[in-house]
Amino acid sequence: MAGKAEDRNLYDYIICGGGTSGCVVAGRLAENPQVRILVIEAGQHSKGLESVHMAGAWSTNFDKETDWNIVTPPMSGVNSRQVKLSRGRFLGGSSGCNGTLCIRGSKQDYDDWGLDGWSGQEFFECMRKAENFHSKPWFIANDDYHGHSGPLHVEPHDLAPISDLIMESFVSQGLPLDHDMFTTGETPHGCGHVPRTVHKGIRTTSGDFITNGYLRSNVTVMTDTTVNKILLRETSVGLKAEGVAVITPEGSKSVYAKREVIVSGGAYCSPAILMRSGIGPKEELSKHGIECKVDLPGVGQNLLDHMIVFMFYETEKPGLTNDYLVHHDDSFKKSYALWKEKREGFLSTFPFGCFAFARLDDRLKDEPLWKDAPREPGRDPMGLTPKQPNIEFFTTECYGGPKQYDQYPIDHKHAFSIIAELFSPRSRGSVTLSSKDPLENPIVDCNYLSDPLDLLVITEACRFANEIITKGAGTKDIVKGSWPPNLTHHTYTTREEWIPYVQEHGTTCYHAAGTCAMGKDDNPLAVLDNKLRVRGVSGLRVADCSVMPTLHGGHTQMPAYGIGEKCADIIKETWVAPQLGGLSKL
Ligand SMILES: Cc1cc2nc3c(=O)[nH]c(=O)nc-3n(C[C@H](O)[C@H](O)[C@H](O)COP(=O)(O)OP(=O)(O)OC[C@H]3O[C@@H](n4cnc5c(N)ncnc54)[C@H](O)[C@@H]3O)c2cc1C
Repeated sequence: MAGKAEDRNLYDYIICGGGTSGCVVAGRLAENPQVRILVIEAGQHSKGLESVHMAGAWSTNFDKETDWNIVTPPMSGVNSRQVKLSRGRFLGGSSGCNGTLCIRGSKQDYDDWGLDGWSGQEFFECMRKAENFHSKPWFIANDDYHGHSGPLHVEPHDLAPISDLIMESFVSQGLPLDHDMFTTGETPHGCGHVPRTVHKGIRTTSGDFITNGYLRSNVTVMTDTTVNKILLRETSVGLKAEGVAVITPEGSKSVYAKREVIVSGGAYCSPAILMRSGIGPKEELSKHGIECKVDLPGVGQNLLDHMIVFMFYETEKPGLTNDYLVHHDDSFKKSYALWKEKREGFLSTFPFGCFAFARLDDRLKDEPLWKDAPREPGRDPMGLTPKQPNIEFFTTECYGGPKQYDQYPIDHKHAFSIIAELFSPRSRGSVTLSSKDPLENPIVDCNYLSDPLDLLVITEACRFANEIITKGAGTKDIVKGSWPPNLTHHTYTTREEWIPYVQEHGTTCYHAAGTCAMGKDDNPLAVLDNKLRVRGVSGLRVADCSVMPTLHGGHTQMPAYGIGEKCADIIKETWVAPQLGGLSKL
């Protein structure tokens, strides 16, 4: 253990990665003033990053030092394309560059994990705890589900006219309106409004759990510092995590933890940190000359993501989409000035519009692959009960998306999109090391669409989405055609027509999960137990989206917040009551 000279490098808890879950763990543990916490973040502090606070600037965080800049290898399921997998690399992590959507999934998603302490009922409480919800007069909130005392400010989004029309189309195509369904997770087939992590024109991030109103003297934040590996010591009762080897701008050093080390590097970087520390699949470690200390074959396996497919349409009717606020003439300059002056306007929020969940039972029932696929009683071939949606639709209120979408409708043209998202994917990818150099990114292979059922469901989702836009009551008369105009998807009628489109356009929803999964004792691929403890090592937990054994039917930021809350609660259970004077029980 650290000697006297290293006392200033000695903390109670060290958190590796100041991202979405990591900052929540830090902020909650720090509520006890006796605890000293160190947060180590590879990127910079986010307080001066306008691109983080101004939600509309999300994409300007990418392709530079504020992004991990991970790119997949060519993947056979998507025409051997490579996909860019951006992740926030600054304090707050991906919560500072995401689409701000709060879609929690359904309770059944978490019940399906089958892990003590993680039932849907319990986990929804964790997500609620993080939240401070601010409703709007027009929004019909289900107040039983919203929190009002967490650091995470959340509010509903005022729709652009195009979204009101798409909502009308959703309803006319059999998806009834339930305003707050993305908070309750109780409606698997319907449309509604998605609350956002934006308030008064400013994005809230997990960084807010340890900065601004929650800045505490017992939390030290070390930015621009990369975690190399966890320092493990052999003790009489087995391996124990005693500290962390880091690379700072001044050079390498070690920091030590009296109690625990928590790895929160996200689903790509947490398995890499474990593997560099000698925890992971033995064969994989030996390829890089890393001594295997704990042979855990599940580390980096089971990579899950939600694939999405954008479909853009052109409308000639002015004033429906928001392109005029960002793509026409000098409108971007004006929108920026408005945000700077009043924290209002296009850039004060994220240009996603309205949303829907759908079950596809009726649409798929005659497909041979669906009919003949094996299934558990009460479940469909994707493993879902009728209470869980197969897919989500979301929409954009102007043209835009990941950087491959660069056909901007300048010249006073207008475009919007509907996006299909596949839930409960069966394809699994992996994270492996490219080398043992901590400054090199891991190899992330999403392996999209390697399972034919995934292709079946997502292509049917696209067919349904296209019907909603081209036949739905609100939009059928305003669609000129596909955007850009050289595309013809607005004319597609069969599912088969969508197959090449999906293979060419399918991309990430940025929902990486599963690579350090929790699981029961008899699961050989379980990396963690239900208390987030790394198997075979004491004093070491993982807390971020990598711990999810399967993906929920939603978006991953609310679970990331919930996992942070849950981790802090679990750790607090190891303390004796503060009023009894201490922390000492472990
Ligand atoms: C572009 C984008 C859009 C998204 N949109 C949405 C959305 O609208 N709604 C939604 O619910 N979800 C969305 N997501 C997903 C969601 O934001 C993430 O799943 C979630 O924030 C991940 O949380 P995490 O704690 O697992 O990881 P992260 O928040 O990524 O945190 C990991 C942190 O660890 C740091 N780190 C990693 N390795 C090291 C190391 N070796 N040393 C030190 N630090 C390290 C990283 O820099 C980062 O700060 C989006 C994500 C992205 C990227």
